[in-house]
Parts: sequence; structure tokens; C-alpha cells
Amino acid sequence: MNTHYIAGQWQPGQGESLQSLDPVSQAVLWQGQGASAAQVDAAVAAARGAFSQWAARSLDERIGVLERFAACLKSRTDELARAIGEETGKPLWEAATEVNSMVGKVAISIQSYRERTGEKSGPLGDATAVLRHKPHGVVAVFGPYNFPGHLPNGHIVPALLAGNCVLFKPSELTPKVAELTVKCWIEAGLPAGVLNLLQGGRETGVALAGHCGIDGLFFTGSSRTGNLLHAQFAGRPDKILALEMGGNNPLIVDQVADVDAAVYTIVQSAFISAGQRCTCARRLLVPTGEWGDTLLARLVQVAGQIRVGRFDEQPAPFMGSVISLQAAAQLMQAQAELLARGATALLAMTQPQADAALLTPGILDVTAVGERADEELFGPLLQVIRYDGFENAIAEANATAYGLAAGLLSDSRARFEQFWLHSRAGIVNWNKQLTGAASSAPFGGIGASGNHRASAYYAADYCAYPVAGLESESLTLPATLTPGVTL
Ligand SMILES: NC(=O)c1ccc[n+]([C@@H]2O[C@H](COP(=O)([O-])OP(=O)(O)OC[C@H]3O[C@@H](n4cnc5c(N)ncnc54)[C@H](O)[C@@H]3O)[C@@H](O)[C@H]2O)c1
Ligand SMILES: O=CCC[C@H](NC(=O)CCC(=O)O)C(=O)O
Repeated sequence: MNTHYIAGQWQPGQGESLQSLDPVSQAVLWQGQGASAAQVDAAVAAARGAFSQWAARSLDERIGVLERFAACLKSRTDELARAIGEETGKPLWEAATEVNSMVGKVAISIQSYRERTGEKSGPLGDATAVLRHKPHGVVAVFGPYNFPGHLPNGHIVPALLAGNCVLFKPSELTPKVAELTVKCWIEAGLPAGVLNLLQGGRETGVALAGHCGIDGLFFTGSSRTGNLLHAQFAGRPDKILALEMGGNNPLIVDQVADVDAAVYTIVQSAFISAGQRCTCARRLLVPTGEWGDTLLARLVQVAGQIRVGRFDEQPAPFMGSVISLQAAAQLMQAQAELLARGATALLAMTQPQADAALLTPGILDVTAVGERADEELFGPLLQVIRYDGFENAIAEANATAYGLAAGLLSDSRARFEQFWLHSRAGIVNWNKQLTGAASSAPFGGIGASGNHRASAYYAADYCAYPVAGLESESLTLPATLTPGVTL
């Protein structure tokens, strides 16, 4: 199978065998072999060879390719959405929104490139001060499985726009979506070598991240892998590393007037994408007392009725499956461990069929669990912590090494201002779901969630470096010479 795109040619892999499976039916959707170290070398060489010509093209020419790519994605929305649904398990309606985000990324990246890394000039003394930006060169992009189209696209589009060449290594769990995306780039007329696709898992990732021929790596994935990459890049200030990682995101609920609005917002925060978004609420902080009890009773009732099903089922489910049987088993195990350590199941997460990765939403009260682990459980399992007093809720929200998203549901502006002042996260929302961040804003976290290189609207910043210059058409002597110098 020709599964890698290197130097403008499709070719079979020479590394380990790979398969992607429908997480519900277990049908094989894609199979092939990962890229070997020699294929990684070849792809890096192709990208290096293509770089100077691609970077020398005018911005308008590069924009032309990007716009044709967006048009291709749009024309193939149904095919792409189906592939996303099949490989990830997410419902078709949601997969279609992912394709829309991919299309929208092009216009947003162009706007952001112009605003944040375009050209500026103005008089400075008898010269002109000029600010321009240059691409880094050859960059690797590593994608996660949960948004196999949109999130790698969020690195690839601005990287190519800035004039970089790209080595794209998608998640080994979603190779088919990556292949379809690259076919759109080819249809858009991207020159050979500018974008290379290297399928593969950890081995391919390790070979690419450690390759001396790359100038940078843009990563979206788990904090575990991101930390490994950060250690690998230590002592290499010459290489740019952008890390978009996970979160253990808190959502505080204050005593609000509209309980159903709160419940709906919690459901959208915790259970969309079967809890497989980096921005999902993992910890729900609820006041002790009768009002909190009422909110939780309603939440359990609503979450218990959420439709869960195969990506193409009709009527459409709200939640599809998690990515794999292995992920489902790990989540079930995590729930069992929390229960064994003193958690109470308000709504037990279940796996109705052992041979399908469909899980129903789970809500555990973990208030009684001592020394709660600060970890991201990437699935539909929400942990409730009861609090006394708003200051304690804020302290509990901040009791994490992560810092991606944090939210407050409250009718009080004063409380939101207090929360905003003390919260430690890259996204801080008030009365809005934690998920569904806009591409027109910067997107990134602090602490274990990222390395201060926000993506989305700020991706332009890590795709190019600034070059400041003083320029003058003629070389002239200054009116006054420095003391001690005679001519
Ligand atoms: N902050 C964000 O923007 C954001 C967005 C989406 C997902 N995420 C996070 O991503 C995670 C889910 O994605 P995932 O499970 O695919 O992540 P992952 O870390 O397992 O994999 C991400 C990529 O890294 C590669 N990889 C894995 N181990 C590697 C190694 N040792 N060396 C080099 N490459 C390696 C994988 O093959 C994949 O391409 C969650 O933690 C989620 O929170 C973060
Ligand atoms: O899974 C992680 C985040 C998904 C999504 N965030 C974005 O799409 C950010 C915007 C962008 O990258 O363009 C979310 O918040 O739901």
C-alpha cells in the first residue's frame, strides 16, 4: 500500500505494521506500514530541498495554494467527515464541524499572518526601520487522534503560509484522515517536497523528532509525550518547539438561578466528543448543601439520557465511542480505581458491549478520595468535588499542574472577577462551556498544558521568526561624527 507521501510520490512504508480500526465495529479502515528511519531521512531531505523555492514564492502565491486547499476540503466535506467519524467514533454532525474548522483555518491564518507576522516599516532617524518575518525552514507536525483533521491542520496551514516545509506525522490511530487531507494539498498544487506525510507510531515519531535536519516541531498531544519531546529538545535553542498538551480542567458551579442552563453547559463541557477534548471539564466543583444536591440530581438525570451510539447512527447520538477498546478499558479501570479509593458513583460509566468502544457518561463524587491524582482521564468520566466557600473552590480549581481551561458558572460578576484574578489557565470562561474554543483566538495552556507557544490565532508566532532591519537606499556619513573618530 502506498501510504507515505515523500518528495511528491506516494510510496509503501518500510517500518512496523499499522492498522486503523473502527472503534465500534472493529472493521479495518486502513492498513500499511509505518515509515522507517530511512524514509524519515528521505522525507527530511525532500523538505530541505524544497524549502528555498517555497519560501521565495510570494505570499500571494502561497495564499493561492492555501485557498485551493480550502476549496478542496469543502468539496469533500462528506467524504472527510465520514472518515473522521469512522476512525475516531465521533458522530457525523460533529465530524462535519471538524471539516468546517479546517476550511475556516485558512482565512484565519492569513489574517493572523498579516496581523502578527507581516511586514511593517517606518522612519527611524535617517533610515527606515523594517520588520519582516522569515520561516524557520523544515518543521515536523505531530497530531493527536481526537481531532485528526483540525488540529494538525492548525499547525500545517500557518507553517506553509509562512514559507516552511512540513513533515506531517499524524496519530497512528487516524492515518486515513491524514491521507485524505494530504490528497487535498496535492490537488491544491502544493509543490513536491513542501509537505511530506510520514505515517507511523512512536518509532516514527522518535526518529523524526530526533532528526538533525528539522528546524522545529509543532506538537499536539498528551503531556506525557510532550514532556518527552521537551526533554529531547533541551539544549537545542536553535530549534523551535511548540507543545499543545492536555489538561485537568476545573469547572466551578456557583449557586445560579437557571439550573437547566448550568446542566446543559456542564454536559457540553464534560461529555462532548465522549470527553475526548483537551478542553473538557474533568473536575466539577459544586457547593455543598441542598442547592448543590439539586443540581447534581438534575445533571445525573440529563447525563443518564444522553444518546450514545455509532458515528452514523440515526437519530444522531450526542456521544460517539472513545478511540479504541484499549482506551475504553483504561477508562473503566480508572473508574474502578477511583471507586475503590472512596469515590461514589452518582452515574456509573458503563461499556454496554465488550467488543465496542462505546461508553456511557459517568459522574463520580470524588470528594472523599484522599490525595486525588492530578491526571487527565481522557473520556466521558466527570469527577465532582463538593466545596464550602468560593475561595476554597478557587483553590481546588487551581490544585493542578495543568493550566489549559478553567470555567465558572455564576450569576455574579464580582465572583467572576475574583475567579479570573486567581485562575491559572490559558482559557478562562464565564457561563460558557469549556469546550469549543474559537480559532480566531489564541489557544494554549500554561504549566503541564503547554510551553507558552499558544496555537490557533497565535500559531503565526511560532511559524516564523522576526527580522528587524535598518535600511537606507544610500550609504552616507552622519551629520555629526562620534568623538574620537576623524575622517
Ligand atoms: N492542547 C491542545 O491543543 C490539545 C488538543 C488535542 C488533544 N490534546 C491532548 O492530546 C491527548 C490525546 O492525543 P493522543 O493520545 O493522540 O496523544 P499522544 O501524545 O499519545 O500522541 C500524539 C502524537 O505523538 C506521537 N508520539 C507518541 N509518543 C511519541 C514519542 N515518544 N516520540 C515522538 N512522538 C510520539 C503519536 O504517534 C502522535 O502522533 C490528550 O492528552 C489531549 O488532551 C491537546
Ligand atoms: O481537543 C482539544 C481542543 C479542541 C477545541 N479547540 C480548538 O479547536 C482550538 C481552536 C483551534 O485550534 O483552532 C475545543 O476547545 O473544543
